Amino acid sequence: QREDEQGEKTAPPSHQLSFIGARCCVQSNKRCTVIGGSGFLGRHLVEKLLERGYSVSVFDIRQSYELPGVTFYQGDLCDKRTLLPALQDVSLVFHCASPAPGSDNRELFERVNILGTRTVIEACVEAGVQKLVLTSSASVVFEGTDIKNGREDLPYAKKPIDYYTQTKIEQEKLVLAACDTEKNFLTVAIRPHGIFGPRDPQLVPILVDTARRGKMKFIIGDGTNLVDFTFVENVVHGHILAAEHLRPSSPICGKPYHITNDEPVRFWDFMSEVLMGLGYAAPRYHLPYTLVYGLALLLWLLALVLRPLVSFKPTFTPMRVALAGTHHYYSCERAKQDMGYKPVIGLKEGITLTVQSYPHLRRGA
Ligand SMILES: NC(=O)c1ccc[n+]([C@@H]2O[C@H](COP(=O)([O-])OP(=O)(O)OC[C@H]3O[C@@H](n4cnc5c(N)ncnc54)[C@H](O)[C@@H]3O)[C@@H](O)[C@H]2O)c1
Ligand SMILES: CC(C)CCC[C@@H](C)[C@H]1CC[C@H]2C3=C(CC[C@]12C)[C@@]1(C)CC[C@H](O)[C@@H](C(=O)O)[C@@H]1CC3
Repeated sequence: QREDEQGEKTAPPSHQLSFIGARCCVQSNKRCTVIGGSGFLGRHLVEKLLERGYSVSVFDIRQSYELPGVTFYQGDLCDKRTLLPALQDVSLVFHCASPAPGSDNRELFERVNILGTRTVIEACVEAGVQKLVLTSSASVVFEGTDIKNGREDLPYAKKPIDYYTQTKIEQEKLVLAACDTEKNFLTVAIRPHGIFGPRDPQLVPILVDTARRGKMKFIIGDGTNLVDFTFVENVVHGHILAAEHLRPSSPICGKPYHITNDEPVRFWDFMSEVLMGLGYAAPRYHLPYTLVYGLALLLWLLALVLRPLVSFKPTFTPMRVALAGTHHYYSCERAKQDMGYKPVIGLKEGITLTVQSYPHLRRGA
């Protein structure tokens, strides 16, 4: 392999041109694979990459859609043999696969987020991939207490609030530690927070489901806590900027970056706006935070003890209550400085686009 003017390895001339669907002449450094590309964020990322002239492959345990020009590889990322073919002749990999945060399955989180990420790194190195962009989470520093304008130098949570967070911390550490400029394997981690937008499978659907069951009448705490919610297109923008700034001399190598809408909003104002936009009533009655958190903890313990006999999933988990009743917003100054990040869609517009995209979740639909 040769090096281009940015110090990036380029594939031999026979690989420099490729015909993908109707597009042609895709440079080898614009060939990428999105691991987790069937998911909410992954699919938005795939669509934007195609728009920007990248040639895209998707590796995922499931195939949720078809798109002209996208090659799908189906498999478990923990299995290197199935993963390797999806990384051939690719210079850039985005890793945004993870089990759903709502699951309480410790074994699954450890296997996919920790062992699986180790496998992803090994496979990338083996296949000669030069850049790995990880989707981490701002929650890696969240312990259930207030974070106001948190910067990336906050320590990782010592007492992660759930298995999802615990394994996202280990995953991020693995990816950042693997950054090796000597070997020209460069890594970076993007830490989004509260992603929302069209096709989101959790935030809006869970909110609407809770409202339909008559449980969205209460505000947890005094309702003034500020939070970041990030429109999916801004998260995608942050990922692509990171990939395009990742070069051996760049300050972003081996570092984490918060990517948010940079518009902290009251948690309950955001929830109310989405609910009212879809025709539901906004929550009105206040409940003390400590009471609701205590109850959620009790329910979680009960669910754990009774698991062998009955299985039930409480709506108000300790994690959700903590997120609903505390401040958690983050500074994206570092992303602005190092890669010129600026949100492309404002919060208000993001909420409108999101609400419009869920006609089937409207009240009475
Ligand atoms: N949604 C949010 O608010 C949010 C916020 C911060 C960070 N993140 C991170 O963003 C990433 C994407 O999240 P999302 O909301 O799009 O989730 P998602 O569930 O929609 O997508 C995850 C994808 O990973 C795939 N996957 C899971 N296990 C796999 C395995 N073993 N092998 C291959 N593929 C597998 C799933 O099939 C799915 O398509 C995750 O890493 C998540 O931790 C999400
Ligand atoms: C039942 C109500 C009290 C709340 C209903 C809405 C919640 C389902 C969402 C509100 C904030 C969301 C959120 C996540 C999941 C869905 C909510 C709890 C994450 C935990 C998903 C995983 C991400 O990595 C977290 C992040 O750091 O961005 C999310 C934080 C916000």
